[in-house]
Amino acid sequence: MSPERYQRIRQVLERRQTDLTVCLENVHKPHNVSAVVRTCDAVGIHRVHTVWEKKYQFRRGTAMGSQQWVRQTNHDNINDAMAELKGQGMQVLVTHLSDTAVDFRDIDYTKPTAILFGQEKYGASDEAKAVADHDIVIPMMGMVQSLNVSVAAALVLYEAQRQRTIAGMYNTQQLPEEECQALAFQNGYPRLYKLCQRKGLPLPAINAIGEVDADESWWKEMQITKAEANALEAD
Ligand SMILES: C[S@@+](CC[C@H](N)C(=O)[O-])C[C@H]1O[C@@H](n2cnc3c(N)ncnc32)[C@H](O)[C@@H]1O
Repeated sequence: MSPERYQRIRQVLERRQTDLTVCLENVHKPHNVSAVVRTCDAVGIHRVHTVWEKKYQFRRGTAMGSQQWVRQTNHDNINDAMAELKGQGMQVLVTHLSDTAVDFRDIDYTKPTAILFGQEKYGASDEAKAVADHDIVIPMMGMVQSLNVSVAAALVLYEAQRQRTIAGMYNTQQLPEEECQALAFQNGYPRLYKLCQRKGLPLPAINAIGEVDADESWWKEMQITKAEANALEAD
C-alpha cells in the first residue's frame, strides 16, 4: 500500500472509539444493517454487536456488507450480549418509543456507552429493556410513530460523536497498537492477509511507511517474495 494510504488508514484507526458501541437486536434487513454499520464507521465505532434469534440467523456473516473496517461480535442471545456489554463497564441505552424514555440528547455519551437498536417491526425486546440503564427516545412530532432504524442510529450516533469531539476523545488513540496493525494489514494487503490466514501464520507488523515488516523466515513460510507480494496486491 502507498505511504499516503497507510497514513489515511492510521488516521482513521487512531480515532476509533473502543468504548462506544452499538448492539443490533434482530435488525435483519441487510440494507438497514449495512446503513447502521456505515454510520458506525463514520462516527469512529470499532465494534458492533449483533444478536439474531433463530429465524434471522441466516444473516450471520453476510449482513455486514462491505464494511470491513468495523469489527463484529455476534451473540447467541440478548442476555449474553447485555452481560458482555455491562461486564465491560458500559452504560446500556435502549432506543425505545416510550413515554418514560429520556430524550436522546440528554445523555452523556462521553461515558463508555452501548446503544441498542431494535427489530424493524417489533422494536427492542423486554429482556433488553429490563437491563438497560436508560431508555432513550428521539422525539417524534409527526403522524408516523417511529423512524427507520438506520435513521434513528445516525441521529443518536452523531450526538455521541458531537459530545466526544467536544471532549477531545478523538485526539487520543484508544485502539491497541496490535489491533491497528492487524486492521491495517488486513485491509491494506487483503490478498496477502488471506494467504497468511490460510497458512496459519502470525500477522506481520507494518512499518511507518506502510510496508510489510516481516523477517526472512516469515516470507519463506509464506512461500512468496516481497516483489511477488507487491505484484499480487497491485493486480
Ligand atoms: C421502526 S422502529 C420499531 C418500532 C416498534 N413498533 C417499536 O415500538 O419499537 C425500529 C427501531 O428503530 C429505533 N427507533 C426508531 N424510531 C425511534 C425513535 N423515535 N426513538 C428511539 N428509537 C427509535 C429503535 O431502535 C427501534 O427499535
